[in-house]
Amino acid sequence: MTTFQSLELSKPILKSLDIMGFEETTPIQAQTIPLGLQGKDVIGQAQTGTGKTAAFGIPLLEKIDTKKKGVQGLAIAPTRELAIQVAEELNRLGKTKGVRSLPIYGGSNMERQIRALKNNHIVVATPGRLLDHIRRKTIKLENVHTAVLDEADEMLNMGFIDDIRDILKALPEERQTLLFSATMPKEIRDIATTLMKNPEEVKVKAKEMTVENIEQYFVEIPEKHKFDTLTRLLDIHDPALAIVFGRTKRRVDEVADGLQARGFSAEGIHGDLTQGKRMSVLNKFKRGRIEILVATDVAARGLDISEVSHVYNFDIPQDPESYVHRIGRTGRAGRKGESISFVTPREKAQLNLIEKLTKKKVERLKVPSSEEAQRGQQKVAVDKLVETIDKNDLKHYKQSAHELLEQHDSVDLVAAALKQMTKERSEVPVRLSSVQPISVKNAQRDKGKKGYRKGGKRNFNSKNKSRNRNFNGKGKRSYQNKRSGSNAK
Ligand SMILES: Nc1ncnc2c1ncn2[C@@H]1O[C@H](COP(=O)(O)OP(=O)(O)OP(=O)(O)O)[C@@H](O)[C@H]1O
Ligand SMILES: [Mg+2]
Repeated sequence: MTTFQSLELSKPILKSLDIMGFEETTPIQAQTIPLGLQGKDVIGQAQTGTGKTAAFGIPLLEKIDTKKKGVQGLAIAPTRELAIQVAEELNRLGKTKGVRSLPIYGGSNMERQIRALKNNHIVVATPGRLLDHIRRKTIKLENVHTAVLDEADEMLNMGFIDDIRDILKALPEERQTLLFSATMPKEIRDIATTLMKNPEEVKVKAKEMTVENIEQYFVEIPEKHKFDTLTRLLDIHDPALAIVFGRTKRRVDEVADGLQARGFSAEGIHGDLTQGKRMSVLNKFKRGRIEILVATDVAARGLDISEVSHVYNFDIPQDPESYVHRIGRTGRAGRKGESISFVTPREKAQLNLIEKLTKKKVERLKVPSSEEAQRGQQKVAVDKLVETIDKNDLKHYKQSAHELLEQHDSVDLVAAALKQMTKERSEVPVRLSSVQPISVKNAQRDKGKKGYRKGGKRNFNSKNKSRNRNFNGKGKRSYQNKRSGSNAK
């Protein structure tokens, strides 16, 4: 166990860590913070949800001189929501020291960003908007001594590499560069090293690439049964919060509409929505006002929403790295999570590729019948009923209960209460547009053509007011904290 005290951090940073409730370092933090503090270039790879943000954030913040004005540190993230989330974490970590971090991203007011730039020490940006500022000369980067690429492999894939090169060219030669991600394909690592000076590579040794606390399952089903299977699984799992990943924007819209039609609290998020809409959907999800977020890969990377208990791959992802990031939206900071991937018979080879990358066998789950789904719903009601008895707050109901028992059979009464509490799911038929199955051959052909993903600039996270809900309200956040309840199958 390594404490933050033993890393020779400054008093204000230690104070912020204490306020945030961080007690011990995570392994990637223990291994990379000292290197970062020595000014070394670092490539850091560690599983999802293991605190990479603070691993690069702490050295970055330590190097900021708050007496100087202007931008001294730069972090780049692939999506808008992630840029916002990283800036928030940096603002929390840097609060006591007085370091201010500003997210800048497309879709928000350029003029306002330009004014705000003057009063911030660190900028967290998406590549496109940052390049806009560089080209219009509305950002001064000559005093930037530290650059971070969060989700480095994503940023260096074919879709972003030229932008990143252009951005790095606008920075002083003499700088420290930090690259972090949960995945780092060799081809990308080779590109990365050309942008860095003798980087130290830190790969947190783990048997598997995905975290152990995510139970990983797949169901094998024909395309046409996917939607009904999803709703059954949702009824059985009763997730606290769930993310359902779909392959395309249209697919996401259709699945979100279908879930709403069947009475689920769901909304979709993808790159075609306005920035305002994206933020509002994500914020509603974080506050638990919607329970199911249906998303494209725009939500696959970096997002940290602790209550996400289940991830469903409604469509198996095209590349295995994406699988690692998608399922990593659950099981964060030591909590438990579950992932369920839908695999059509022709997509089995794709699942094998994923298992090869992650070095982990994905367990088969039986496709649940509608009776099992109904029993699942009833179990949710039973659990609620038992929980209510445990709370021992029934004084005002007992008189009515006695009266009812005089007139009715006790089993009938309990059954009626359960029926009332069970969400009887409407069986509105939902038909989705057809899609091509993913085949390994297609996936590899696309990879050859366009790099790791279908090019495309994607953007995505914001204030997580509910993030401490699982920390006993005390604020001390032990990294090993396990989530409790709400995770039952
Ligand atoms: N030392 C720590 N102790 C307790 N909680 C921590 C610690 N470090 C980070 N956390 C919390 O763990 C969660 C996950 O951290 P973070 O988002 O940095 O993970 P990550 O490794 O970047 O994951 P991803 O690969 O998905 O981006 C956050 O809520 C963060 O505040
Ligand atoms: Mg991260």
